[in-house]
Amino acid sequence: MTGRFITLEGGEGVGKSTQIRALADELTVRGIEVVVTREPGGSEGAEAIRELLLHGDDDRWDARGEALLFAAARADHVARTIRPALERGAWVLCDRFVDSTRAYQGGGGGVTDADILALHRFGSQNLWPDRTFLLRVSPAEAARRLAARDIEGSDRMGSKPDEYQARLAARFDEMAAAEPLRWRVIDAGAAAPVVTATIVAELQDWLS
Ligand SMILES: Nc1ncnc2c1ncn2[C@@H]1O[C@H](COP(=O)(O)OP(=O)(O)OP(=O)(O)O)[C@@H](O)[C@H]1O
Ligand SMILES: Cc1cn([C@H]2C[C@H](O)[C@@H](COP(=O)(O)O)O2)c(=O)[nH]c1=O
Repeated sequence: MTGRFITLEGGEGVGKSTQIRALADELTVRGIEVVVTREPGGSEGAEAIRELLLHGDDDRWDARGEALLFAAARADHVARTIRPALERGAWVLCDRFVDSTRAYQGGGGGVTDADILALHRFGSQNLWPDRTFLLRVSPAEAARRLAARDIEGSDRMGSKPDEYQARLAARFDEMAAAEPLRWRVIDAGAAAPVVTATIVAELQDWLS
């Protein structure tokens, strides 16, 4: 595969979608074919599973059920959207990927990393991002941004309790520290264009 697979990770409201859009613009003006996608979703089947995951009562699924559904959605997304794009040389920018399952259903929900990785090997044939950006902001800043954005309330996954959010944030930090060649930790508390410039600087090795 000749393209590049880049993922953005982090908690709710840290600015992943905002940065993916800005990064896509930055890469497009450099003549790169960019595919912007997201999880859960990014293919017809995966978008249908997204509906199951994000709507309904808090206890609609337990963490194991969620892990299976996210893995099934990802299998379809990888097979139908991500791999074909990478094979034709596009850069794929994905809003969340398997590291979100490791943080949310793993760190937050208690599913073991070994089980999540086994599902990933089977479902997505062990496809891993080439680079992953962890966007970090303080919980207070994330809460401010979400309050401004989600005036009508959050979805099922966004309504998890604070201690769940704290466990998943710790898990993201742990994963980034364990694999520094793949991860880049970004201070996303600055103004959006400053954050975009930081991310682009972290891609210079592929751009020059
Ligand atoms: N650097 C920034 N400074 C201030 N506000 C920001 C910044 N980046 C994004 N925002 C705003 O914060 C809100 C959340 O941003 P965004 O939707 O991009 O986050 P996200 O990480 O994709 O969230 P989620 O995981 O919940 O989908 C939006 O209203 C967005 O306009
Ligand atoms: C991929 C993935 C996502 N989640 C959670 C994280 C968020 O709460 C939602 C997705 O909503 P977004 O506004 O589109 O970011 O789903 C998860 O728990 N596990 C995963 O693998």
